Amino acid sequence: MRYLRLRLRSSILLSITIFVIVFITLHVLIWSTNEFELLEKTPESVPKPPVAISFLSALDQPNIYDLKASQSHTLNKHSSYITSHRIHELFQLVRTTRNNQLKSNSINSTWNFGKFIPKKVSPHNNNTKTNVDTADSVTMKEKNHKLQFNITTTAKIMNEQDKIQLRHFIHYTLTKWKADHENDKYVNLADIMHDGLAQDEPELNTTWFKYIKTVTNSHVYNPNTPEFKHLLNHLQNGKISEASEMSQGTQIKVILNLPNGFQGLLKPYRVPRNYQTQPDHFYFSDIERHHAEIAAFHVDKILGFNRVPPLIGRLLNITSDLRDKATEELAKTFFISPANNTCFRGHCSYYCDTSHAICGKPGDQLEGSVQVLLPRPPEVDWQKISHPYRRSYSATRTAQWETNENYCYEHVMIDEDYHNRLLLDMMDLAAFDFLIGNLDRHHMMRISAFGINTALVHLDNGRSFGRYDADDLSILAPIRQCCFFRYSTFARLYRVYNKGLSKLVSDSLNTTELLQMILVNEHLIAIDRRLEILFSQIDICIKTYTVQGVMIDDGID
Ligand SMILES: Nc1ncnc2c1ncn2[C@@H]1O[C@H](COP(=O)(O)OP(=O)(O)OP(=O)(O)O)[C@@H](O)[C@H]1O
Ligand SMILES: [Mn+2]
Repeated sequence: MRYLRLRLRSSILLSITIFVIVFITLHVLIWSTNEFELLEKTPESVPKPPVAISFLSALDQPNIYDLKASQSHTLNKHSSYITSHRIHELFQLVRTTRNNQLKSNSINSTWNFGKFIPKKVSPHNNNTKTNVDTADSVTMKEKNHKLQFNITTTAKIMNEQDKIQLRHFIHYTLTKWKADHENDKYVNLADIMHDGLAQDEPELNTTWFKYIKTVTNSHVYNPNTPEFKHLLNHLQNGKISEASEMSQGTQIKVILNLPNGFQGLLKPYRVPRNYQTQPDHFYFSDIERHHAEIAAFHVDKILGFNRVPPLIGRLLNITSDLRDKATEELAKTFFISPANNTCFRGHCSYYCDTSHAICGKPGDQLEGSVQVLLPRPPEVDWQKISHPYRRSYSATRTAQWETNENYCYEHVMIDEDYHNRLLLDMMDLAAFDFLIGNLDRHHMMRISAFGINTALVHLDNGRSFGRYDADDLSILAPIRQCCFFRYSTFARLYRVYNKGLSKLVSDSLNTTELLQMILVNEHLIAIDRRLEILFSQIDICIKTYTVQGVMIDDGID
């Protein structure tokens, strides 16, 4: 009996022990999984990128319903690259030194700039690296015969002392440029074209004439004028009388003839808003995005550059707006797809085949960006400048600037073409391109009919906003290697930073853009993040060369 009681007691004890062990194990297990989940949810953890859409499946997305293709993932807050305290401090530093620029007497009188002008080896002529754009189709191949600089000899003789002198020389030369040009009057396009226009339209008070009166050597529109609003309204609602293909460029673009002499450049919908550049696709085979053109216009406007020709998103009817109005050449490329949609493929070197056709979906509806087409040659001359920091456009070659940190000294600062506003215009463009993630800036365009004191026109942003989960620091190479920046641009960036860049951009899109959700949230987060990175790059330059050594007031606002 006693034995039995003992066995009973010990088995109860054993079951209690087993129960306790099982309970503890289970508890530990559950607790640790919770911990994992908690960890995943903490803001500090590495954010998971939203589900990206592959190129091929992107083509299958119904176009105007593509917003639904965007899953509502939100990237967690990133860790900061520069503190906001430091950005405010930088602004104070920059502001207090604005009127205290480097004096030209910092240049050593025995130092000779001429020794750095390399021997120019040109097999053809004495053309500069710039050329006047013609209406010919331009391919990815270098069209102009860019002069070859014999940089190996230059690189050998450019020592640290020379670099310091060269920096002083740039300050001197831009200060002189400012003095020579600060009283320049703004020139507008209507005045330049006046005689030609008067022949065609004796009555010059047309809406087109009024708009091109607002296109000046400093900007391509004035956002505070009724002409700007009229222009957007025209692009949005103007009845299309003809649709023809634009021969320039490598991807499909359709010129739309609109009322009152306006022409619009249509880039049609191709991929959903959250389609990301495929990891194995180079920038030069990336497809153009109409929403990137639209978003880039808004970012440029918010930054106060006003250098992107105005454009809007428009919902077209592929049959009545395009096929019925198409020129014979374009009309030939229309067909009805197996799904009974109207499609066309156009003629161009990238994505103009039946498997990449542009289709009305659903029904006849097609989204696109429509940009005002500014007057071109032969009416108005443009200058197409090969970008010194252009990429190689090759899967196997790298560009010189990618491997030579002295590239700016050896190729840009010694080049007389950059001893004017172009140098800082190029820095503005690098800042803009970095924010919008544009790797495709192979050329810089400006209206040469305005003369030398003319801003770049920020054309062709269709390959921007390709990634939101990564920032390509190489776009900042001109700023990183040259370490020059325009005072007025810095001040505007700071103002925008204080108000919140993404907020300003999304407000601007929401108030003037009919197409919805042009930038998905992830892209908005990315532009704020990039603005901080841009400030941190400027901060590094300032720490290396001082505020006066980096910031230049060339008189351009
Ligand atoms: N809004 C505009 N006003 C005047 N000219 C324009 C405009 N947009 C484009 N162009 C002209 O058409 C050319 C081609 O346009 P764009 O660069 O947008 O096309 P693309 O297919 O991206 O070209 P590329 O493949 O060469 O980069 C420009 O270089 C410019 O000469
Ligand atoms: Mn392009």
